[in-house]
Amino acid sequence: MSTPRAKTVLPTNRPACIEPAAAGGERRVTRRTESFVSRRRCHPVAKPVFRIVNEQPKRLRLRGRVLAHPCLDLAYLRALLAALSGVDALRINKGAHSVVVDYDGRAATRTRLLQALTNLPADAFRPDAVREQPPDPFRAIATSVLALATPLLPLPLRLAVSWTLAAPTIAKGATTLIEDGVRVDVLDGSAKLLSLLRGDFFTANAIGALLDWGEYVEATSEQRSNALLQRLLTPQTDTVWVHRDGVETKVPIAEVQLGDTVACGPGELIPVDGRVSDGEAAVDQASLTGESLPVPVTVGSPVLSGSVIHEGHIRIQAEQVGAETSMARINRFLETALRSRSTGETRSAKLADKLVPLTFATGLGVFALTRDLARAASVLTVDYSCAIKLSNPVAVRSSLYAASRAGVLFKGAQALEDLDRVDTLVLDKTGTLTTGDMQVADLIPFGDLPEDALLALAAGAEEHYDHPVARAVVAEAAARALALPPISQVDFIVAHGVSAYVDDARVLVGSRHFLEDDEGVDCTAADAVSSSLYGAGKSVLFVARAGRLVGLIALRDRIRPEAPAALAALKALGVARTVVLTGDHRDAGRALARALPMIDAVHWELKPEDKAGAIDEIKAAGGCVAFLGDGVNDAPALVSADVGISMPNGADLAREAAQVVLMRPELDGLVTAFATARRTQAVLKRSAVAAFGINTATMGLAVGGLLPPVAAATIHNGSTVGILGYAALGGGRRPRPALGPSSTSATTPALAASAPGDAAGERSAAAGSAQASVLHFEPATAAAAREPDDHQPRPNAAATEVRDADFA
Ligand SMILES: Nc1ncnc2c1ncn2[C@@H]1O[C@H](COP(=O)(O)OP(=O)(O)OP(=O)(O)O)[C@@H](O)[C@H]1O
Ligand SMILES: [Zn+2]
Repeated sequence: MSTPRAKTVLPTNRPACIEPAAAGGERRVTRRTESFVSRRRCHPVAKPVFRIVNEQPKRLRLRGRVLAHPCLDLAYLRALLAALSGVDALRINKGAHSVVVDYDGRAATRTRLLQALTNLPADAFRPDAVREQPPDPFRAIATSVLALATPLLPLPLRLAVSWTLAAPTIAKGATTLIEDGVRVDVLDGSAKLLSLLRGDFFTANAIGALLDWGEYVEATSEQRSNALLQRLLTPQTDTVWVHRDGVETKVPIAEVQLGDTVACGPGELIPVDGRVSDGEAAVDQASLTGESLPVPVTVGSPVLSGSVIHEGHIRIQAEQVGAETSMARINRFLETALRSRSTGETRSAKLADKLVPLTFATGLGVFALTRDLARAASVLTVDYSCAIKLSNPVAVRSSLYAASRAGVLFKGAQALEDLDRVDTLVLDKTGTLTTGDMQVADLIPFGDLPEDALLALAAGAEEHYDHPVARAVVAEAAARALALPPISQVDFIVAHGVSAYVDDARVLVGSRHFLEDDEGVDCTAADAVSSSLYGAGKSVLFVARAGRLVGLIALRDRIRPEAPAALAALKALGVARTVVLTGDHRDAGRALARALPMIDAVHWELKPEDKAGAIDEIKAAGGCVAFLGDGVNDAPALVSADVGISMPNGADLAREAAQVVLMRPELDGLVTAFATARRTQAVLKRSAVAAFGINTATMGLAVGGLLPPVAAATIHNGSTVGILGYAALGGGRRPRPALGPSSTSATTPALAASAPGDAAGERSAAAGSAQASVLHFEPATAAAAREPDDHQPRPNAAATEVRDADFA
């Protein structure tokens, strides 16, 4: 913790037009020092004690004194708990030291919840988060009072006060002129100087006061970003595999110690900084270095926490562990999010900069022609850049903040801007449109294998795989208290399944395509039973031992209850097409399409590269694509899409590849993300139009000699503050997912419940296309491209028609 966190909130490109005077600068430094000092006085409670005071099947009420700890960042705690999968809602009452959690009632969730509470990360305790004072309007008020009092002061005092107040601005303007050329400081300095030279002290002081108010508004918006910092991103990995005394054990990340050996496999986030001690892998370091190609590592290579294993397995000797590395990651995310400027922002800032010399030249020209100092001063008070340059980051940050409060993290301004252009939403199925919380529905052994033995075999192979399918199988085995067989040489084949050795026999668990086409296992014996399972909307795993099919495992998944309403809301937000890409079987894809008529197209049995390819096709046809996925195999698609969005319980790689991260699995977050992006761009557009309009009008009046300098300055600064306020409020309005009443009345469509009576007919209809078939796919047309400001529901007749033809 060598760097005080407050560092990250200092804006990188402090807008020149309201550069704080020397005093303001000093105040900032003091604030930083204070927070640093108090941080050191804050003692985090690493293992707080919680007592369960009330327990119901799906609700826990706990009491813990730590909740009243003065440094505890409640927002962080809330985010931490809300990010646990299975947690539905929570209420923290600081005064009563109590927290009430509604969850899914599963024992695993309960355990994770208790673990999270009793192992609070050091990050949860942040003195600066709590103590930071709101910006102080004192200076602005004082200079305003002085400005208003100016005419009343006796002349010598008036002179002294006015020149003292103006000196820093004038000096700053002069330095800027010499060092950087004509910038906004130069306008401010010369407007003040001209007013003083004319003996118009009131105007000079009024301009100063207006500038101070501008600074106050900016500091307020800065503080909002600070609050944003506290909330963003909660730890993503809570447990890691540690290799000790020849065995791998899963331990909470907080228990990893220096010198421990950590084992990581595909899709996993490397939790420590260290060196590879065993194995080989391709490591994705995009989030650290910006390098998008995976880097190969082998024994002896250094690896950094925050990188993600793309392929392969490695063991890492930990050299840096704990809060330091994870904090570094969090800080990095925050800094990128808040400092990154979008291309649009850069463009308008450049334009605004170009207008400054123009204003300056106009002022000089007016003076040369009219010899009227007042007129020239009026012109110089007008500058376009303030409102435009400031309203942009203010609106964006407020939006990022508001969105994060609603559980949506944007990786920065560019993500907001890009998402606003999106007209086609592509989703995968498992874990996004469905809960991904799969359950084993049926065990169908072939031959003499008992059900439990079939399950144990599969669970043994799946044990270390973080995939919804694997979790379901392992959980069922655990529920039946089965002993898993010892396995060796485990191989995870993304989008296919698992292969492992049990007692010298090779066991395969996975899709039919994997066993039949890739591994040559004859699966025809399963034809009848598998098609009835698919017909019932279930997913089917095939299990083989020693080259022979030994059984099927049917899995049940549920469509998210809010899915129909969310898809409808997205249509209303201008998402013209919704396309589903799934790795699952054709019939599973079709069952989904029937259950969710809002879906325009479904592609099935896709491998990860195919998903990326399908997205490229849509893009090539002129569509602007957002992809929502979870899971490691979605990374290529996330990268291919114009905007990648990942679910909170997705594999780590998916998160790293995404520009938007949903902190809660509900699809409301997706609606929030789109609504935020649309609204932010609309706010930006209106702010820019207002700034150009008002300033141009003021400039015209000033040139015509119709506005005295103080009036020009008031209009200019007043409108700037007004536009900033609009940007802050408009951008920061808490997004409210526009899910209509249908979201509450909609029953949760179980995939199984939507089993069609005409399944056989459907299958024969698509019998021609064997693999990677496409149910219906029509590239987004150019006509679907939308104006960024057009938020009207878009009639989607063509797609609906084709859909009807396909699905009826
Ligand atoms: N760990 C695994 N164990 C067994 N089978 C697996 C495993 N991983 C993938 N499969 C099989 O491969 C298929 C495709 O997997 P993939 O992960 O691409 O799809 P998915 O994530 O289940 O579906 P979607 O892409 O719609 O989210 C699965 O339907 C399953 O049959
Ligand atoms: Zn294959």
